[in-house]
Amino acid sequence: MTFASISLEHKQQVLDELRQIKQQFAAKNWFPGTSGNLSMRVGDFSPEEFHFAITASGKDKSKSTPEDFLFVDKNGQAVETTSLKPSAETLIHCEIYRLTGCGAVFHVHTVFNNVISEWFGEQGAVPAQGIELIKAFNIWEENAPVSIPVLPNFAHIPSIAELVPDVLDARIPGILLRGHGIYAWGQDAFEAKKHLEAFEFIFEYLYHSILLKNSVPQVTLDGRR
Ligand SMILES: CSC[C@@H](O)[C@@H](O)C(=O)COP(=O)(O)O
Ligand SMILES: [Zn+2]
Repeated sequence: MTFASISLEHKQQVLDELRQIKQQFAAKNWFPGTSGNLSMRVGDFSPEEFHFAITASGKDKSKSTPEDFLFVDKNGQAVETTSLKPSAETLIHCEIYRLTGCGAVFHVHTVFNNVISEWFGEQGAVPAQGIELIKAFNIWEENAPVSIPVLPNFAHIPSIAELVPDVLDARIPGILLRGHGIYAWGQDAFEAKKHLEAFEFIFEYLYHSILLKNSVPQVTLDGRR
């Protein structure tokens, strides 16, 4: 499906939805210091050809302007004449779309996702179990263990994108970059937002739980320390 054959109405709907999500995430302070990027696919998907709208690079994402988004192709190249630059991390979005065929990819930097990615960075994955929000990933087994991949945060983005196929787990719609932030995705914006919120809940839970375990003396069943 060529970009030109996608209806203007559909493109406008996607931009409106992205703008709304951007405002909602900004209200949570999820774009500190211009960080973060959001994208949504337009038109049909095939690994050989797809297009998506993505945030322009370096903008204050808590503001809404007519120059917040542009459309790119599967290689992250702008498909319309524009002075806007796509997000510096567009290639990671490209790789996630190519491998999953998903409909939306959201990336945010939070203190919790940064601290947790660093804590588990060396082991390459964040283990989580026994947290109800794991069900937001459509994992319904009793007490299911999950493992959220963590990639190194190379300055050279293509080197990060190259590693995505090695760690992508079809059951887990997210990847952490160590000391950087999370990429979460879903079949549409609703699902990508649900997944992102679940990841952030899990990271906040783990942060507090690790802190508690390391600070409170363990009490035995008979009350002795
Ligand atoms: C200014 S800190 C954040 C950036 O280095 C980057 O990680 C980021 O998420 C935003 O980059 P952007 O090019 O605006 O999409
Ligand atoms: Zn980033």
